[in-house]
Amino acid sequence: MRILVVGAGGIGGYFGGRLVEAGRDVTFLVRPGRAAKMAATGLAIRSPAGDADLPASSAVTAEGLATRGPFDLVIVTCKAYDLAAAVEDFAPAVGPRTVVLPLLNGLQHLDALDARFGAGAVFGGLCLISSRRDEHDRIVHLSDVHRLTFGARSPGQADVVREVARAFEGARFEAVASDDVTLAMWEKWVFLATLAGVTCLMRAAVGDVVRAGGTDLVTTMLEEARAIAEANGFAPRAPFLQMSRSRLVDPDSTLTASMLDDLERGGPTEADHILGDLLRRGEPGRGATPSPLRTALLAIRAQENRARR
Ligand SMILES: NC(=O)C1=CN([C@@H]2O[C@H](COP(=O)(O)OP(=O)(O)OC[C@H]3O[C@@H](n4cnc5c(N)ncnc54)[C@H](OP(=O)(O)O)[C@@H]3O)[C@@H](O)[C@H]2O)C=CC1
Ligand SMILES: CC(C)(CO)C(=O)C(=O)O
Repeated sequence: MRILVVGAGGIGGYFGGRLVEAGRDVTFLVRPGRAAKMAATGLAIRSPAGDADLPASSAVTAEGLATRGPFDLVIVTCKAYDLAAAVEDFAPAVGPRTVVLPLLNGLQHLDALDARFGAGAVFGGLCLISSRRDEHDRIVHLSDVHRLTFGARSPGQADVVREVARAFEGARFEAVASDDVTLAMWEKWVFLATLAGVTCLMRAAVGDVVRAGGTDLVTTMLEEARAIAEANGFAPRAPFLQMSRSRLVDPDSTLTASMLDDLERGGPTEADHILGDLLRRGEPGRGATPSPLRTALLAIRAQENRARR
């Protein structure tokens, strides 16, 4: 299976690198700056699951992709705010039998991918991991969780799910083929919207907020996000909610959302994709009230405006 990984940042570098390590046929689509660095230093992963130093593996820029023909699987790992440009860049790699597997947080990207490639070509996907690119361009995996969940969004995709599962077999991450990937994506979204909302609004880890007396803020945001998911027909399952609650109100937790890193760097964030889109899917009129999630969205937008200014 010829695999194209779009982006070699926190998650693309990690999961793509693990596939290279397992001997799969992987090409990275990267932008020129990253291409030069990868050519010079290869791809390094630092992880509690085991480090990897991969040689200058096959990386191409958009220009070089045109002659490569269609790939079997395209794993999309850019940020939501880069998606439109990335789609144009990787479109030449998508042929009539190509499967596109996005791992972005949220759900809005599915609309853009469906519109461009047809819903039949687009899988559902998400990942549970904390990985970042450090100042030496190494991929640093920050916990022992590295789960990639994927699955069919329509019955016609079931056979291909098995092929993709075989391609992931033996790679050093937990690959989960989900029977209800859209629900799994909603659940992750509910968790992440709460985590991003709380940690970006308070500019602190969840444990810091809880120890400051903010448990009610966390649980109110979680309930707001949960209710929107339920109103859209994707009520999170009880074990998932239990796990989310216990992680989000843990006074010792140093967990923050990757969105807080973006905010603190003064760069763009995925706030509109994660919080704005969720709120738009809430009950009509609800977005007009200053709910906790909306307050967080406004705080992040204001900081983005300030950084741009
Ligand atoms: N990091 C994490 O722990 C997790 C992240 N996620 C989600 O995964 C997605 C990606 O996040 P993350 O990996 O952290 O982001 P990063 O910023 O670390 O990586 C994104 C990569 O995409 C690249 N990229 C952007 N546009 C293009 C393009 N046109 N062609 C090729 N490459 C491109 C960027 O390139 P360049 O280097 O040139 O900027 C960058 O290397 C987000 O939706 C995030 O919410 C989900 C779970 C956990
Ligand atoms: C919640 C977490 C850390 C898990 O993967 C994440 O997706 C993010 O911070 O972007």
